[in-house]
Amino acid sequence: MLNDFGAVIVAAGKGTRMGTRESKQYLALGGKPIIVHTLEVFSRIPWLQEIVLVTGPEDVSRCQSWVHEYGLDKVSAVIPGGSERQQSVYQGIKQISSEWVMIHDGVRPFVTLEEIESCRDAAIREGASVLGVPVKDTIKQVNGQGLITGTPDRQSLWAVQTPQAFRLSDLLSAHEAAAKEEFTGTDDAMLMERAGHSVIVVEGKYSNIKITTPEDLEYAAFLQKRKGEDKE
Ligand SMILES: Nc1ccn([C@@H]2O[C@H](COP(=O)(O)OP(=O)(O)OP(=O)(O)O)[C@@H](O)[C@H]2O)c(=O)n1
Ligand SMILES: C[C@](O)(CO)[C@H](O)COP(=O)(O)O
Repeated sequence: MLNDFGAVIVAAGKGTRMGTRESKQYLALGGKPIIVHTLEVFSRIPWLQEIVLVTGPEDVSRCQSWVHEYGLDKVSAVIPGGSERQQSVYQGIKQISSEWVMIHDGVRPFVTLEEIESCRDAAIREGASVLGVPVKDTIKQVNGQGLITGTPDRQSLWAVQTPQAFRLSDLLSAHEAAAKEEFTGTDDAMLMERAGHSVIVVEGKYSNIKITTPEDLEYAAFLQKRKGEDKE
């Protein structure tokens, strides 16, 4: 099929910054694990062919149970990830058979269909895309002694999010090149940039938060409640 898309949802992290015993992607939000909320958004997309869920090796079985319990039929595989996000993504993309792939963090459950479709359209148009928002604060570069060494022009600074969308073959090559050079990046666009690809940023929403630290859970509860009220 022309321009067919798959998605890799990465959820193999340990959530060190959250500091909970249970990894943050499995914490309950409105009565369901956070990862289930994220999978539900992608499962409802009519044009999406397949979803690969990447989890911790010890969590594959309970995630498979949730896939059945919540009727997440588009999930084609639940597989174990690696010790770094980059390794988890690589394991996931090796399972994709679509021409295009979207990578999404399992802990960004508030992404909307509208944002996902903007990201998809921009990738088809430009070759590769990421969602992002302009930064609101003034950002400083600071050295090891706490001294400010620079103030980048805020006009050029964006906080990038997921999904990030790529042609599968380009992303596989970019990951393989990074692994060969022992380079680890914090997102997939970085690997594509290193491999010489242009990546376009599509303006998303500030509400597409990555649940990272305990205060994010309070905001997530607020966003979840608001989402429920919007449906009523
Ligand atoms: N080895 C890893 C590390 C991260 N992730 C996933 O990548 C996403 C973004 O990562 P982050 O928020 O940093 O999650 P953690 O690595 O779990 O958090 P921390 O850095 O605080 O330990 C999360 O959905 C996380 O589960 C992953 O699949 N495999
Ligand atoms: C991919 C990402 O969510 C974009 O904001 C982010 O870079 C993940 O980084 P983290 O270091 O794993 O939080």
